[in-house]
Amino acid sequence: MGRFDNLSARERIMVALDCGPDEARALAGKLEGHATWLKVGITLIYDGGLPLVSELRERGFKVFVDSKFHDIPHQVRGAVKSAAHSGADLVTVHGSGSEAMLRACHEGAGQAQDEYGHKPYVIAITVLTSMDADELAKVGVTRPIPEQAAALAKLALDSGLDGIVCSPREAREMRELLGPDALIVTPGVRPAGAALGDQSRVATPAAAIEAGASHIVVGRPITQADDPVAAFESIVAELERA
Ligand SMILES: O=C(O)c1cc(=O)[nH]c(=O)n1[C@@H]1O[C@H](COP(=O)(O)O)[C@@H](O)[C@H]1O
Repeated sequence: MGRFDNLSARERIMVALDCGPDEARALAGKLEGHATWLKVGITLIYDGGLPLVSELRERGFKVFVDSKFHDIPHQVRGAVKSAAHSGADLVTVHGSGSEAMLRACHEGAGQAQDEYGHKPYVIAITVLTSMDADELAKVGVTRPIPEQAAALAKLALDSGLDGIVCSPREAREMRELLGPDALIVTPGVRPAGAALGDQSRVATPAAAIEAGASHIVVGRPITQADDPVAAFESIVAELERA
């Protein structure tokens, strides 16, 4: 039995608030009482959205700070600690940034626990869900995407991280590789018939969870819907039916 096996459907959905702070607050207001996790990413953070991290936590949400750190070990160690101080429950780092960098992120989370009594999950991005094999080759990685994702996932867990971000298409292999307790977070999730936008390696919410994801990230299909709560609830219903 893995540590995320008993989550309810609504605890598995992370809603990406990729917008400005006013819109993010309005969406959070609508999703209160429905969603568990909200994701604060770089569009929101660099538009004055950092205070929302503690604000959303105070309103009872769990906050995924999608920081996507990728820097020298000294910097990321401090950055993870700082994000924890801001109230992040989960932060991301690029898995390709080296073993030393991943270990430093793990250390930063430990230091946050010691100093602030709050330790966020730290998870590593493997291969962005917007990328296909051609895009990956252009940045010098010619092995197949599943192999690259598996190598980075193993490095992340061996460096002390809590889990990974990958496409739902790789989730089954990742679950087999990483075992029952790893956080496996899959963006690139689209309800049947929804627009793909810039996503490339996608699956439906139910298929992602069935393949082994512990959580799914959904942005535009919820946030740009005429009725975001109805869109959220229809994904909950889809997961509960599966
Ligand atoms: O780290 C992420 O959350 C992430 C990793 C990845 O490989 N692909 C990816 O789309 N994301 C994030 O997941 C969200 C997807 O949003 P939508 O495509 O609107 O559902 C965005 O906030 C992305 O930043």
